[in-house]
Amino acid sequence: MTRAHAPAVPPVPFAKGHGTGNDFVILPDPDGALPLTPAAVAALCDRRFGIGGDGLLRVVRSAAHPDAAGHAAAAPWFMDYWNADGSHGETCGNGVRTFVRYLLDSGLAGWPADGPLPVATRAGVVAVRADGPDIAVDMGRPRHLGPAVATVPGHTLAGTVVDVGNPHLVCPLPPEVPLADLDLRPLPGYDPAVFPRGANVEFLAPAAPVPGADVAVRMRVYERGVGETLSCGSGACAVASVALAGAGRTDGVVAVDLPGGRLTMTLADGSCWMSGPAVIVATGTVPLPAAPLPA
Ligand SMILES: N[C@@H](CCC[C@H](N)C(=O)O)C(=O)O
Repeated sequence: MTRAHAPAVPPVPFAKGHGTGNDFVILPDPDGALPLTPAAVAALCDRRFGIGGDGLLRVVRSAAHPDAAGHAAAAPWFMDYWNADGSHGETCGNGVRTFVRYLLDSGLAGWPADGPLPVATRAGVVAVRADGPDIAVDMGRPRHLGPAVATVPGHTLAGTVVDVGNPHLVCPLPPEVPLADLDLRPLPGYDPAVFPRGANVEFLAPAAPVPGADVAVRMRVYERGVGETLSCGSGACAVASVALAGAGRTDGVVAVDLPGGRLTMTLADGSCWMSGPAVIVATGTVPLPAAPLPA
């Protein structure tokens, strides 16, 4: 069956980038003029029929977007983040780092001489800085909100509810459950009363010691609105915070190894700085998919 579509608007510029394999379609739209819809986002993020991505980052001036206009004085640029299914997430750690790489590469922004670069998100303004060749973002101190349980095929796992601006459920694995064996194809089960807006669900296991890190862990994640991804920055903040708590600490450096690479987390002084690579891999133009016409 074919679906009727309104005519697509003329091709628009895009870029494709990723942070530790968490990949994004990037749409520059400084004036907030693109008629972006959930259906268009899902079509662009489709890995077979679109460009493909875990999410989409619209690059828009804060002053030009109703969700960020209040931040315009503090942060000129707004990361309008969308999950691959067309839903919004409040924030995205790898997304912010990739967003800033795009701002730098495209010349839309440079590093301020006097401090970090502020970026507006739906969870507030975050500070971003260079870390050698990498990009680091302060996601703010994760808040632990109590215990909860996740279910995956064959396992019921105890965890901690963590707020990083977006919702997370972090489950340290018991020694008899190998991280690699978890089946993360279906959505993990959790109590919808605890997570009325859904949850990103992380699983962590110890890793071999890493020089310079107080704690080292491995993690996998099932992201809300996406599925299993190779990396999740806000999830790595939540995991680092829970891993430190498990070691009897609140502050320290945590090496988090994800399927897409390593993120280095530094928790101190009310901050959670997350550092790692962020790259732009392609640019081009794409017709913006139009919304299907009503049946
Ligand atoms: N991959 C992101 C998180 C993206 C948002 C998440 N799926 C949600 O819905 O909260 C990250 O790097 O933080």
